Amino acid sequence: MLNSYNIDSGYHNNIIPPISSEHKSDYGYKNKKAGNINNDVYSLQINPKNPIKVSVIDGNKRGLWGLLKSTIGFLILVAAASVYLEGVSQNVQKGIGVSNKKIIPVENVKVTLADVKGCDEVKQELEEIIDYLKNSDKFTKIGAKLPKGILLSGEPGTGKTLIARAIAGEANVPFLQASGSEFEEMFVGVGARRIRELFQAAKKHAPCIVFIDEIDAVGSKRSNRDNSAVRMTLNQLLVELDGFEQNEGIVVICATNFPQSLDKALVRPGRLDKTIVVPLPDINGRYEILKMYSSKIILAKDVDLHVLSRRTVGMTGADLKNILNIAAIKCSVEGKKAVDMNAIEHSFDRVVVGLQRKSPLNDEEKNITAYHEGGHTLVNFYTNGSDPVHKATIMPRGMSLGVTWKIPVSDKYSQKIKDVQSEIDVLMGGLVSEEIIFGKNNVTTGCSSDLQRATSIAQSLVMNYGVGINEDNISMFLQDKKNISEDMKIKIDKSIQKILLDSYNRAKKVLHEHIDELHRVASALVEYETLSSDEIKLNSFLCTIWC
Ligand SMILES: Nc1ncnc2c1ncn2[C@@H]1O[C@H](COP(=O)(O)OP(=O)(O)OP(=O)(O)O)[C@@H](O)[C@H]1O
Ligand SMILES: [Zn+2]
Repeated sequence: MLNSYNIDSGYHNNIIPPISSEHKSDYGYKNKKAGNINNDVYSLQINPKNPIKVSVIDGNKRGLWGLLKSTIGFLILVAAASVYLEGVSQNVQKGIGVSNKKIIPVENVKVTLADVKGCDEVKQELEEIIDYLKNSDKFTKIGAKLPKGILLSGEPGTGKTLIARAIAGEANVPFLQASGSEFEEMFVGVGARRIRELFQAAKKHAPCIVFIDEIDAVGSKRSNRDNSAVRMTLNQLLVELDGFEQNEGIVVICATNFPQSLDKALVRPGRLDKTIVVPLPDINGRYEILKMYSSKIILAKDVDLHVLSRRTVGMTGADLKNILNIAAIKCSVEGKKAVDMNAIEHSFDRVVVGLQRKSPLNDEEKNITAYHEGGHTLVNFYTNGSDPVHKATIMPRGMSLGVTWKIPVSDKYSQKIKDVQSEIDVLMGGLVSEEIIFGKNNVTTGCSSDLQRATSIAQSLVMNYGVGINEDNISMFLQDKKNISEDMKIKIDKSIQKILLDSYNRAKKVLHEHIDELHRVASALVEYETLSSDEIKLNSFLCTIWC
């Protein structure tokens, strides 16, 4: 998936600004800095700022009682000061700001992979790591080296922390948790010291999992350049990652919502050498998540989780848990005996308003997106020279509504002109499909980024590779490209238009010829949201032959 690229890189859904952390907390998301994992966390933190309150004595009311009160007050003050000073002195002995790491001993890591729903591919990828932590001998005997570190990347609330913890639960090893933001310190050296302490503790508890959430806080390219304290912290982290052998039984798991911002040094082999993308759950995943969390509440008979999972495209596990929780709170307040669909509708609306960025697609949008992506997919399928489709989805990702992922068959150093033209055909597939199914006037603005890309490829074909060159316009190659005459621009435009129109017509021909398959692929996309390459084949040409 990492090597794949998408056709619909900018299928814009303009209404969706990025999620803000305020919104998250409004709707009951975890507050990471509050360390909400559970009550059985052993915190090594020593807090010097004990909030001890001392009452102020009113000077006008002094008497014996006043004297007694002031003496008690004084004694409390002395006690408070000594507790404070002791904290400070312990801190000074250990170095300013002892790490906030939390060590969850084996017996308290109660989560297993069975508690993580809706990301089976991720779970499969983790199996060998778990096996390694359980039986490291088996691997070290034959000299196999497993990844030292794993980077979990994905949107907030997709369950990265939960997964990391579940790995510890499965392997039955302790879990050391820290957050990248704890290492961001004003004082040079403090963050680095905390990293050192974290790894010292890890060595003591090995085999174990070290989990660093929000790794971008220390590992991003930008902060690395700008801030010497952060740079030191990152360097220390690199030193620590280099400083233990793969067979010491420590697996470092880092999580981020911004994988692209990470410093390359951190993700190179021997450090965080495996990246796992934690995706948004698909319809089946959402159903599983809803089923698991609703088993802990009393549901009224009118609640249909299948309907709810269909309506929640693009939501994370945390969102779904939240919907049920808000509904349960509402019903408790109203004195109801069970959580009914009405309360769920209400909480769904609240969560959607909070999300803004990714309001789930309604049925009409789903259908249009499915035909759009289906169009790309089928044209790709029947067009020689284009890379095979890896998967197609109508689940919103970032700014795009749907995506068709393609994997280049091999690294391409040179491409045939014919193959580049096929790319344009595939880009046209989305638009053409919408036109055929919904009519020319109902094509959505989502096609504009496809057309932009198609145009820029066509432009490059003409200007750089001489496609469409004839006696009429050959002289453009003799002109300074930055200073092309108006007359020549018109001729170039004509060549570009011809390339685009030819592609459009080829895409149209393919989709008309395979219209039944288009319907099948689109309805499969509506139903399953994501189709793998095999499922696409099954829904297209195999069905034509066998069904
Ligand atoms: N796939 C899932 N299966 C079950 N529960 C989930 C899943 N995804 C999220 N949750 C629930 O949502 C909560 C929050 O998820 P978690 O903190 O693991 O997400 P995250 O990806 O680490 O988010 P962030 O990037 O904000 O740290 C989890 O504790 C869990 O209760
Ligand atoms: Zn498209």
